[in-house]
Amino acid sequence: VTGSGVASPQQYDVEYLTPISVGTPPLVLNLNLDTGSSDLWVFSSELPPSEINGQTVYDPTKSTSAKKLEGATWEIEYGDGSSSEGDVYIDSVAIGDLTVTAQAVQAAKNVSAEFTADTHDDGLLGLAFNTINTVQPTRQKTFYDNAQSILDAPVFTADLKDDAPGHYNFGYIDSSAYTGNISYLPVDSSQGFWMFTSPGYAISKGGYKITEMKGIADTGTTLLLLPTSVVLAYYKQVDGARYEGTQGGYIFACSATLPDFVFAVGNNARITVPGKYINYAPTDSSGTTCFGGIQKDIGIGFSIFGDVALKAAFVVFDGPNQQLGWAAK
Ligand SMILES: CN(C)c1ccc(C(=O)NN)cc1
Repeated sequence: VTGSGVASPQQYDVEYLTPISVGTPPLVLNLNLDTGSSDLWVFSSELPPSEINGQTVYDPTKSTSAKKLEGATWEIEYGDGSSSEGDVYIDSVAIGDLTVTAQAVQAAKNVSAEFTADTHDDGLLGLAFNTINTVQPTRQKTFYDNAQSILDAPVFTADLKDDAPGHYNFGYIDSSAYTGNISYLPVDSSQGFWMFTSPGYAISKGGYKITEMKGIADTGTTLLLLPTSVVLAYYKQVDGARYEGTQGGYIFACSATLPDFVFAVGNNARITVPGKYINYAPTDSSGTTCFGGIQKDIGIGFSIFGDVALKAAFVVFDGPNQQLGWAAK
C-alpha cells in the first residue's frame, strides 16, 4: 500500500497543510504534518466554542467507527509556547489511498490562542518517534508507525515547495521528484526526533566551513534555526542586517541581496538553500524591513532544519533503518 497527500503552503510558507480523512463517514481535516512531534490531534466538538475560529471539528459521536480510549488524556506544548490538550479516540485515518483503521485520534478539549488564530489548521499529525507521544497512561503510535507494516516500503518522504503545493508520500520514493542521488545520514532518535549531524556549511560562493551542526528535520517549524556562530557568519554577508530584540531575530532591508546557505549532507553531498528563501517575510505592512529565515537555535540544544531548509530538498524519512535521505530537486 502507498499513500500521497498534497502539502499546501499557508501565507509566507509559515506551515503546510494536508487533507486527511478521519472517521466514518470520512471527515476531511486539513492537518499540519509535523516531523517534529508525535501526537495526532484535531480540533473537536469537545472544545469550548470560544476556542474555535473557522476550523473543521471532529465529532467522535458522529463517527460510527470511533471508539473512546477510556481514561486516556494528552497535553502537548510546542517550541513556540503553543499548546493543546484533550482525550483520545481510536478511529480510521487516511492519507490518500493509505488507511490506518485503528489510529489514536487525540481530540482537543483546549487549544492555546495560537491554534485558535490559525484558522485553516484543523490540527497536527505527528511524524516523529512514538517515544515522545504525550498520551497517558499509555502512549500511542504515530500514523507512520501504524502504517509501516502495510506500506510497500517502510518510509515516507517530504517534498515541500516554495510558495507552491508539494507532497508527503508514504510507502514509496518518487524518483521523478528529485535530481541526482539521495544521500543518507544516520538518525539519532534517542530524543524522539529525526536528528542528524551536518558536518559543515558554506555561504554563497564563500569557502566551506567544517563545523558540526546537530539538528532535527522538523516540517512543523517554519524557519532554519542554527548555531549562533553560523548565524553571525551568515548575516555578516548581508549589508545592514542586524539583530532586533523586539522582533526576536535578525532583520534587514527587504531589498537586500541574501546569499545562499549550503549545508553538507555527509562528506560530499550538499543542499543549497537559495537566498530568496532566507528573505522570509516583511516585519510590517510597509514591507521595508524583512525578517530572516535563518535565526539562532539558542536554548534548544540542537539546530532545527525547518521548512526554510526542507523546501530546498527531497527528504526520505526511514524509521526501520533509522536514516534520513536528502536529495536536491
Ligand atoms: C501553533 N502551531 C500551528 C504550531 C505548529 C507546530 C509547531 C511545532 O513546533 N512543530 N514541530 C508549533 C506550533
